[in-house]
Amino acid sequence: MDKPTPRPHLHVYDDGPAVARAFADHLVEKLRQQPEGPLFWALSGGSTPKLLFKLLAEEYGEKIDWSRLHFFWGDDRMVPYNDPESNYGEVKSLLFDHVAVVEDQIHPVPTDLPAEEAAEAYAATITELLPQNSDGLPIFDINMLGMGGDGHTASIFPDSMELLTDDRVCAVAKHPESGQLRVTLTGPVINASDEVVFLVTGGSKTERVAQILNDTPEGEQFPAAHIRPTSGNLHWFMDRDAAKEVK
Ligand SMILES: O=C(O)[C@H](O)[C@@H](O)[C@H](O)[C@H](O)COP(=O)(O)O
Repeated sequence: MDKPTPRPHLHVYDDGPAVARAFADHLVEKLRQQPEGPLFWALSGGSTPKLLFKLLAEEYGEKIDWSRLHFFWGDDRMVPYNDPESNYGEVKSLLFDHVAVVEDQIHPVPTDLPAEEAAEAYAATITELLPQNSDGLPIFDINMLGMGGDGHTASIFPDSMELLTDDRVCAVAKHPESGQLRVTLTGPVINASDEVVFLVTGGSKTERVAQILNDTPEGEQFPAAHIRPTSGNLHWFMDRDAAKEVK
């Protein structure tokens, strides 16, 4: 029989900047609790992470031992790194250019390759560098995620639910409206993370968040509802607007 899934830990703050600050403090605390060794962090795109990267650069340059952090992406768009759509490019300009990160520990999706090759190459990099669980899946220490208004997370969209059970580490995804190609971690890899943290803000997410976190049957059609790490360490950091209808 399956073990019952533990409830996610819900954290609600006033607004986006407060959510970003709470995550930054969470990261500091995590590094304090695990005082040695690398911390493998999967980053995401999205509006709240943008606030987070800026805040980290402005106020956490000295509070974090950057040499312990190894950076990966839960998903990225198949565009050059200097394109405004690049999740890596965004973190570079907002954060990496301003703090003492170790260049060799930054691992963006190789978006100069054709999409399928990029997904395979990225999976190989992750498999080589990360510790693995007993199922051979890589273990991220923190997997930071957003949720789109359509319930997608990373680049797993509602029209590609099969990526939630795909047995590869990474796969190619297509944005359902724009057709933009992306590389994304698959569901089993996200769920093998030691900790998953959603950052979700804004009134446009209220209904979706409630459907998912109130365990409604409709919630099940959204990829974000299927992120339930086996570690049980699932956190949703939200602002008041996003969390308004959570019971
Ligand atoms: O690159 C991406 O598109 C993301 O990684 C994506 O999954 C994002 O996190 C959500 O779309 C939420 O984005 P917002 O926080 O901007 O709503």
